[in-house]
Amino acid sequence: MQGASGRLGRAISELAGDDPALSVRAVSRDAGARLPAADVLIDVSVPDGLARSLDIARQQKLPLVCGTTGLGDEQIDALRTLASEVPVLHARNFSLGVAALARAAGEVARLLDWDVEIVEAHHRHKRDAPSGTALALGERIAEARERSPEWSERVAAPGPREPGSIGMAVLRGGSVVGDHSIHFLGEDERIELRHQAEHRRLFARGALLAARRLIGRPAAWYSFEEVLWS
Ligand SMILES: NC(=O)C1=CN([C@@H]2O[C@H](COP(=O)(O)OP(=O)(O)OC[C@H]3O[C@@H](n4cnc5c(N)ncnc54)[C@H](OP(=O)(O)O)[C@@H]3O)[C@@H](O)[C@H]2O)C=CC1
Ligand SMILES: O=C(O)C1=N[C@H](C(=O)O)C[C@H](O)C1
Repeated sequence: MQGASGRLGRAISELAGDDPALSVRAVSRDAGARLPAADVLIDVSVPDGLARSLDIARQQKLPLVCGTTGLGDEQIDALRTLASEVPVLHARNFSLGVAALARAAGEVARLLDWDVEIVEAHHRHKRDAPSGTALALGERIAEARERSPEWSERVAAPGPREPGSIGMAVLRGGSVVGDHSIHFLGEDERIELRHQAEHRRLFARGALLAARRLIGRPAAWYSFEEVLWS
């Protein structure tokens, strides 16, 4: 695993420690691109760590589960390129609840052309904003409406609402594990879909599930939903 010393990495190691069939080895930052024998590589680090994970997965022909957020377009392209050689799964959220929320949000967005605003809150240490999950939910809504994603930063954008844009608002502070609310705002009525992560081990559970289910699959690009429900 790359990012083993981080908050999520530690939660994954702790959970894996309860299962005698699993052993987690940390990729050291000084170890170059070699990893002790493994069945799958998990990356929960920072965008700068991705290149090393790509090298390791490519050289050792390992399935790659990437949970790191804040990746740039070129990094996503590089992950997609790797998927022609090994199985690759990039999940910006390993929660089963968020996976279900994304489906529900797509369905509401298809049925109702209402304004959409997404509000997310995370702990004070989080580096990227908006969260990967908020962006993924926004993409799902845009896709359901057959539009390109177009965000606006509600907090810093006074004046009338830009029609069709999806507002993103970000809160940072305390120890919030992860909170996402999607507001669908119509005439005289509104819907709020909300997910609250209560403990980081829920992401660890999802990451280990994804890792287990990726082993033995053919090289391809996989979504978290796909390995969960198809
Ligand atoms: N998909 C999901 O469900 C979830 C995804 N995440 C994402 O996972 C990532 C990690 O989150 P979190 O654990 O909170 O973050 P932390 O800051 O706690 O951990 C970051 C990890 O990355 C390592 N790291 C830092 N710089 C580099 C580098 N240049 N190369 C390689 N490794 C590096 C750190 O090592 P060191 O200790 O040596 O600095 C540490 O192990 C984030 O992108 C976050 O958004 C988080 C929760 C859920
Ligand atoms: O950094 C975090 O903590 C989290 N990051 C992910 C994101 O950016 O969406 C998932 C989760 O919300 C926690």
